[in-house]
Amino acid sequence: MKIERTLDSVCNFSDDVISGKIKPPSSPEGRFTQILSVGIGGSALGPQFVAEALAPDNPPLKIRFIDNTDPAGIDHQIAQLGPELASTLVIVISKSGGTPETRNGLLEVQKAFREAGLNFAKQGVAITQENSLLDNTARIEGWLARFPMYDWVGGRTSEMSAVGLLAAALQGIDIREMLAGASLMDGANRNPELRNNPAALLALCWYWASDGVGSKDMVVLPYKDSLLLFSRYLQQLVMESLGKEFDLDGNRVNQGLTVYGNKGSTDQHAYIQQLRDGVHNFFVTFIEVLRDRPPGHDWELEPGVTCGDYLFGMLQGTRSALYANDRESITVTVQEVTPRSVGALIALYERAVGIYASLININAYHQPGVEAGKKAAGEVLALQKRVLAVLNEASCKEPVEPLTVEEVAERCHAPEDIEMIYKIITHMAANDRALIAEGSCGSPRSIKVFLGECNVDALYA
Ligand SMILES: O=P(O)(O)OC[C@H]1O[C@H](O)[C@H](O)[C@@H](O)[C@@H]1O
Repeated sequence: MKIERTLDSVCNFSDDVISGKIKPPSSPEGRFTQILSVGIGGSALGPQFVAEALAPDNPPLKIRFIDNTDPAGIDHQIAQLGPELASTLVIVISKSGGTPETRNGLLEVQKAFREAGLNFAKQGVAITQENSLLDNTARIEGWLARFPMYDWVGGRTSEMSAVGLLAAALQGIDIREMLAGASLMDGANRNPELRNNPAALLALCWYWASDGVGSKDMVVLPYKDSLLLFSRYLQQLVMESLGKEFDLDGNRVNQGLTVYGNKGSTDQHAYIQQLRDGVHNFFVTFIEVLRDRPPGHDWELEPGVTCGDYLFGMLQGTRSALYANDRESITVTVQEVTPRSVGALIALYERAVGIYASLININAYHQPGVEAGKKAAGEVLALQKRVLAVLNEASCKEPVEPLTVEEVAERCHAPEDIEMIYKIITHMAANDRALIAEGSCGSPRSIKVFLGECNVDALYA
């Protein structure tokens, strides 16, 4: 029920946006023309892959992404939108609703809206779990729409939820076809007979190729430009799911499967030399697409040979050349790149990951390692606040007292963190938030640092 209701509301909302029934308040165009999707990890990779794979040449709304807390990257996206910010639908996606990168992206975009004199709430959409920080913010600020994400849907398997479907529908992609493809694949993967169960076969191939311990890397090579981001999408799906320290019985296993790749035949002119002749630490997955281009557009650029025949020849040739040198490969063949086949591909790999995880007895659906990195990042920012307080105190003296890195570390009572303190100081200096009085950032012992301005309020905070 909930799923159907969400799907209907995604379809109705996107129909209304595309038809102009729902419109931005102050755009001369009178309708939304752009999507700015703010999210990271599972809240970005699926929508990015699907946009690249399936968006038509002239979509009703074009899409851009903010998937990082890189200020220059964010500025670039906003600058590229230019005056079209007024007709941009901002979709903020976060299952937890509290991911710092996504929150920062939102705050930066809201600032850009304020500076352009636009009302963000009338152009903002949230996709998140009910009652998350993001959900509450969107509700209190009265955003244009909110769509739910359910607890039982993991971020990296959320492409077929509102997370992936809303942006896809707004780009004019037939999302019911994507779901139909996923559903067909789901049906096929319920077959208890192994040889007729595609996901089980795929998982067994991975097991066989990597000795069940990830001893070989998975190189994913779609021979189709529109599938370029499939390997990046799979990188999260596979590595975040399977890269685990402990198995389900608590044994230390350090499992995983490394995924990389871009596309063929492009990569044949890059690293495939090593795959053919170098260290044998991988297996390849070719994604073969039979239909070269839409009907009626083909022509022979040499007698009897089309451009697509070359692509076909490159795939088959590479496959044979690798095989001749004992390099294993899997080939996944689809008829053409359509919403249905892309839905099926996503469902295939989601299920293969689940089956492989049970073969190696690990939990595919948590990510404790990511949490460790986030915690450490929080500690760095807390240390930075202490560094700032120490520098401020010294910079408020008359005369100003420039400090060495060692002195800062001592006054922070963190001599063991001296390397991190040096990193913090160089970062602040590069961004004009600290001034180097003496020495150069390249040689840590030489520098003496102070703040350009004394913040008297902070002294007594
Ligand atoms: O959707 P969110 O809650 O913002 O999470 C975004 C991403 O960040 C986390 O750190 C996880 O490692 C990912 O699996 C997740 O997709």
